Amino acid sequence: MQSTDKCLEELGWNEFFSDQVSEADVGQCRPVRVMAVHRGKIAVAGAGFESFITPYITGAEPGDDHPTVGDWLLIDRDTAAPMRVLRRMNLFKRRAPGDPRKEQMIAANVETLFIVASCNEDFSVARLERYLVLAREVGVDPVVVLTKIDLTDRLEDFAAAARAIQPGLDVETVNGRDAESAARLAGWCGKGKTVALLGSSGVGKSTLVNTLRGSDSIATQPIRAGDGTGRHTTTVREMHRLAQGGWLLDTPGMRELQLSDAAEGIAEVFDDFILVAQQCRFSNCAHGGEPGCAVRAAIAEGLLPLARFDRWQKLAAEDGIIHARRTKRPR
Ligand SMILES: Nc1nc2c(ncn2[C@@H]2O[C@H](COP(=O)(O)OP(=O)(O)OP(=O)(O)O)[C@@H](O)[C@H]2O)c(=O)[nH]1
Ligand SMILES: [Zn+2]
Repeated sequence: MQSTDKCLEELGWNEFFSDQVSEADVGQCRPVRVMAVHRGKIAVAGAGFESFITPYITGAEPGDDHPTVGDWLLIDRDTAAPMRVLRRMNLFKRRAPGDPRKEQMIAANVETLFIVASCNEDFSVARLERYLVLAREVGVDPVVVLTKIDLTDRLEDFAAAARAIQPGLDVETVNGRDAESAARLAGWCGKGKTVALLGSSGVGKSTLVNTLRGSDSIATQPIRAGDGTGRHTTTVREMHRLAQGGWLLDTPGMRELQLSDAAEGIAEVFDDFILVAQQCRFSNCAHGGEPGCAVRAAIAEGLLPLARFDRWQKLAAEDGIIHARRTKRPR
């Protein structure tokens, strides 16, 4: 199928999706994007088409994909019944609360992940690294967005700490309440582009969303005095239209995202350590004081930072524990 339909392109349609649609499909189905998920219903939009439809695909097996926010879906032209979820560019998911073996889908087909952190006592390199691992694992381009620059006189320190995490990492600094300042992010928010936000409570995600949308439709709450954190103010699960023509996915589930099976993401974000570890005498070196450990040697020589080593080990251990828990069979 040709990917020239303007209306679809504005919704994020591109060759990755059009390549999956045959001429026969086009005769019977229309592609639509899942704009919102409600209980038992999804809101979809296509070329000159908007509707609330059932999310259930007739004849789907239990293990089959079912639609989540951001998905592209083929629906029957006549009945609007969902026929098939198109293969995703990427998918955010999390372990289901209460059952670590089950997964819940959060959002699909995101081009850019804004990893939001504020320039105050809440700023944490460990947390940024964790979100970065997640971005690498999911396969979405990360941009670190540092907010509240109007409240600090140490902006360069915060920015330098973020940039030091990975060479080439995009780091932008904004006052989320100011449209001119937030315009730095416009490049990622253009027509048909989909972005998502990740960041802890109170860092200014909703504020940023409102500014980028050019409206004030998500309620923001004043920060709690004293502890530098805010309360959750976002409750809907949907795509928001941005003033620049892009789409923003801001769902509550994104906030509880945790690492799972993230070995590859960890290896990417900590590739400086992975590279040196290849020189360790033992291929399964745990870098805990074994003879011939290149990682320990590099730390001792001041070539690798000990604090970053500790964060790497902690993330790897956590991922290992989660992985073990997930793969353990129920008795
Ligand atoms: N001065 C200043 N205040 C900001 C900035 N960004 C956000 N705030 C304020 O910080 C508080 C928290 O912002 P929110 O946008 O609600 O934070 P959030 O990340 O969406 O929080 P949750 O919904 O709890 O996840 C609000 O009072 C905002 O007005 C900024 O860049 N500068
Ligand atoms: Zn070692």
